[in-house]
Amino acid sequence: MIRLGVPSKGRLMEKTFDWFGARGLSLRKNGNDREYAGVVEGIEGVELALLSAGEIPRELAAGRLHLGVTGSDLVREKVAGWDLRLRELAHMGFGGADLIIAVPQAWVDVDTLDDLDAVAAAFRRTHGFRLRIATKYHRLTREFLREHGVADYQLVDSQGATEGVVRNETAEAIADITSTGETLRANGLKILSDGMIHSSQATLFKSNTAPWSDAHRATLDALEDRLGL
Ligand SMILES: Nc1ncnc2c1ncn2[C@@H]1O[C@H](COP(=O)(O)OP(=O)(O)OP(=O)(O)O)[C@@H](O)[C@H]1O
Ligand SMILES: O=P(O)(O)OC[C@H]1O[C@H](OP(=O)(O)OP(=O)(O)O)[C@H](O)[C@@H]1O
Repeated sequence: MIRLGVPSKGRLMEKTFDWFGARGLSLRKNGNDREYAGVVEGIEGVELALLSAGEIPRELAAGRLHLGVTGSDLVREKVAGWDLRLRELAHMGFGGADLIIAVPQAWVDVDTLDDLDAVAAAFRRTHGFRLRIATKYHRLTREFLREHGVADYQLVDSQGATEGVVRNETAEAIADITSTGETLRANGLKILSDGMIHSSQATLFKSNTAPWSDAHRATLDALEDRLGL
């Protein structure tokens, strides 16, 4: 059997079910709503695992899933060198969100990463510690800032309600997901004009490290046919 992992709850789960449904494959949970196993109808040889969207990248990289649906941001964040271990089979056109760098609206002279870099250097001289950027996306934020020459900062971990940290004075800036921008506005934050780290959407991934027998490959060919890939 090919193991297909999909998000176990919320919008991502429902839209994933709809996406496969529109292509003639019916995904559903087994038994009651609390059970995290499921079935795929419309094709032989595919079994369904319902997992947290945040766990699917690691399961794919470890080869415990052959295929998986999750946000492209989560794969890039959680799997070092993801593109060696996984391959994108389809961008699914939902679950869109942008990972961005935002600073206080009150910083009227700060619009770009260069401005942030200048502020960061001044901040360190004034305060004796580095400007703090709060995020749960440590890998992506570090890589992005390194590529853009911003060095004088420290990351602080924030696993939720990240937009609140500036008001609460536990960080000066954030790197977080936004879709409508409402949460940023409500918390007095603005996106840097060149502060887009990654534009994410739900994506169907294939694991290169999972065991791909001839039978698995034949099933994958049939599945790709059905999905129009
Ligand atoms: N408005 C949004 N807010 C947060 N994430 C969003 C939004 N829109 C799309 N996403 C995407 O949804 C995915 C995160 O989904 P979800 O929060 O269900 O995952 P999770 O981290 O596994 O959650 P949990 O830890 O609560 O199980 C990410 O890929 C993210 O980019
Ligand atoms: O741009 P917007 O439409 O306002 O959406 C963005 C917000 O939604 C997400 O939070 P979520 O409630 O999913 O949980 P989180 O705080 O755990 O990330 C995200 O982290 C932002 O806080």
